[in-house]
Amino acid sequence: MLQREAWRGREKGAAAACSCTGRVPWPARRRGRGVALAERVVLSRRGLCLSSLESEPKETKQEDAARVDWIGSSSEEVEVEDSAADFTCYDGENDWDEPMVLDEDSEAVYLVGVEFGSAPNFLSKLDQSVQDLIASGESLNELERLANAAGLRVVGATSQKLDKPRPATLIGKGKAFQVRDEARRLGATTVFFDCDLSPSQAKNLEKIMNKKSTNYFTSRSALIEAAEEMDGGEDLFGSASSSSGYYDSYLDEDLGAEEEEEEDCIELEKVTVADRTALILDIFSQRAATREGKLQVEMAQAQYQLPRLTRMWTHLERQSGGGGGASAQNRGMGETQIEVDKRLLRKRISLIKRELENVRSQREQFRRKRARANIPVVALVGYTNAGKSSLLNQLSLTFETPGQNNRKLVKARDQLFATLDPTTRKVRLPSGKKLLVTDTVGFVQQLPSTLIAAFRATLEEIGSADLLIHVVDVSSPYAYAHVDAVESTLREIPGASEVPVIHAWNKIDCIDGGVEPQVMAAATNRSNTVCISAQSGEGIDDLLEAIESNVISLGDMSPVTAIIPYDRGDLLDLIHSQGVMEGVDYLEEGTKVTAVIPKAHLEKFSDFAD
Ligand SMILES: Nc1nc2c(ncn2[C@@H]2O[C@H](COP(=O)(O)OP(=O)(O)OP(=O)(O)O)[C@@H](O)[C@H]2O)c(=O)[nH]1
Ligand SMILES: [Mg+2]
Repeated sequence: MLQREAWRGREKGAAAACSCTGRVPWPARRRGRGVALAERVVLSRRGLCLSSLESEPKETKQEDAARVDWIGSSSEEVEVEDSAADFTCYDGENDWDEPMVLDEDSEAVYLVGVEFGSAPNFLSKLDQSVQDLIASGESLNELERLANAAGLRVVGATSQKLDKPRPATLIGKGKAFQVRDEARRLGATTVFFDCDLSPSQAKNLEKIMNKKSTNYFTSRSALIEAAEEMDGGEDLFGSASSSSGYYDSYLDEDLGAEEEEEEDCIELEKVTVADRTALILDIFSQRAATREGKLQVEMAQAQYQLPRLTRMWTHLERQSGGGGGASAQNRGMGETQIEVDKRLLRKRISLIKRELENVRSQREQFRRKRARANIPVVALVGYTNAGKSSLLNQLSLTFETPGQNNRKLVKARDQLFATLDPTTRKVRLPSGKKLLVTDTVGFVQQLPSTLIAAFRATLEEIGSADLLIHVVDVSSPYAYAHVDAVESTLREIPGASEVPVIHAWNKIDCIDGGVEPQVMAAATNRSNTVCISAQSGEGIDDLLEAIESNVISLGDMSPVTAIIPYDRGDLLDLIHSQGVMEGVDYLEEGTKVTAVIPKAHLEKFSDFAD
C-alpha cells in the first residue's frame, strides 16, 4: 500500500516526524520524536509527509512567537546606529544539533545514475555543467551525499549509459530488473534515480521493483538486448553479478498488462522508487525549522505530489477481489478517491499560497524598514557545502566586542543543505560602517523548480540584496560546474541577476596539487574576485575591502516620488529589484510611485519627479 494515513506532530521541528499504522517512517525512527498536535496527513511509503489533507494551518502561540522572531519588530521606528540587532531575521537555528549517525537501522537505499550518450534533443534541455557532472559520475556521488544528508544508508549504486531515455522506464527494462535484484539482495527499501522521473516512469519502475523473480525473458533476442543494456551499465559498488546468463530464467511478459500484476505480486517488503527531486524535498522537510521554511517545503511537496497522486492510489485498484485483476467498478472508486484527494491537495496548496503571501508581505515590510535605515544587505549565495555559513561566522567576528566572546555561531558542517532558513548577522566594515549579511540556502545542480518557486519568499532576500557574495569551493574539482549551476539558479530568482556580485573563492587552504598560486593569480586577473579561507580567516580582510568598495555606492538609499510613464517599465523593475515600493497609483499619464531606491539610481528618476 503506497499511501497511509497518519498523525503528524506539529511541535517545533517535527514536520517530518510521524507515527502511523504499519511501519514507523524513518524520520521518526531516527529522531525518536513525540507527537504534539495531530492532523491527518498523507505519507509516501517512505514516510515522507506529502501533504496534510484536512487541517488548515493553525497558528499557535509558539508559532506567533517564532514569526515575530524572524520578522523582527516591524512596527517600531528604526534607529540606525543601535538597532542593527532588530534586523536580525529569524535565527535559523534548528533542533538537529546531534550529528546524523548512519547506522544499521538507517533505511537502506540503492542509487541509479543515468548517462545519456547521444541524444541531442534530450540533452539540449540540460545545462552543459549538469551534463559534465553526470558524465563524470560526480552527480551520482552527489546523490549519495544527498541520501546521507537525508539520513539514508546507501547500500549499492549502478549507472547506465543510454542513447536515449526509454519512455516507459527511463532505463532499459533489462537493467531495471537487474536493479531490482541488486536492490533486493542488498536489502534496499527505496531505489533513487539520479534524475527526474515522470509519474508514469516511477509507477512502471515500481512495478518492476516489486515483481517476483520469474517470467521476464522468453526469446533469445530479448535476452541479448537486455544483456547489451546491462553492458552499458556499470556497477559502481562492484556488487552485481551481471553476466548475460543471469536472466536466463525470465520469461517474457507485458509490463503494461495490469491484470498480470496481481498474479505476479509477491509478499516481499515493498521497494519504492523515487527521484532526485523527492530526495531533495525530503532533506528540506527535515531541515525546515521556521514556520516559513515549513510552509515553503510543504508547498513544494504538495505541488510535486499532485500529478503523482494516481500512483499512490494504485493499491485501491489492487484491492479488487478475486485475484482476477481490478474490476471496472473498483477502478472507478479509485479514480473518484483520486479526484477527492486532488481537490483536497489543491485546497491545501491555495491555503499555503495565502499564508506565504502574508510571509512575503511581512518580509517586504521588513526590507522597507531596512532600506529606510540605510543599512546595506549582503547575501551569501553558492553551491551547497561551499562554506557560506563558515564565512558568515568569520565575517561576524568583526562585530565582536573586544574581550568578549559574544558571537552566536551559525552551524557549518560538512553536509549538503546544512542551512535552510536564512540567518542574518551584523558585520562591521573597515570604515566602521555596519551592514547585514544573510546566509541562505545552498544551491545544487538540478534544484527542483517546485522548490525554487515555493521558496520565493526566502529567495527574494537574494533578489533584493544590495550585494551578493558568491562563495565557491575552489578546492572541488567540479568548481566550474558548481558556479554554472549557481548562476543558472540565480537567473531564476527575480531581481538576482541585477545585483552586483563579489566572487569569494573559498577553501584556498585545501587546494590539492600545489596549484594554489595559479588559482590566486587567476583570481587577481578577474574583477571582484577574492581568494579566502573561511576556516582559517585568510583573505577575509581583502574580502571586507571588496565589500566596502561595492557597498559605498549601494548602501545609501533615498526616497523618491515620481510619475513613471507607462512605457518605462524598466524603472518599475528597478524599484522592485533594488529598492522598496511603498505606494503605487495608476494615473492617466503614468504610474505614480512612492519608493525608496539606492541613491546611485536617483538620477534616472529625476525627469519624472512629482
Ligand atoms: N578546509 C576548509 N574547510 C572549509 C572552509 N570553509 C568551510 N569549510 C568546511 O566545509 C564544510 C561546509 O561548510 P559550511 O559553511 O557548512 O557550508 P555551507 O555553504 O554553509 O553549506 P550548506 O549550508 O550545506 O549549503 C564544513 O565542514 C566547513 O568546516 C575553508 O575555507 N577551508
Ligand atoms: Mg550553511
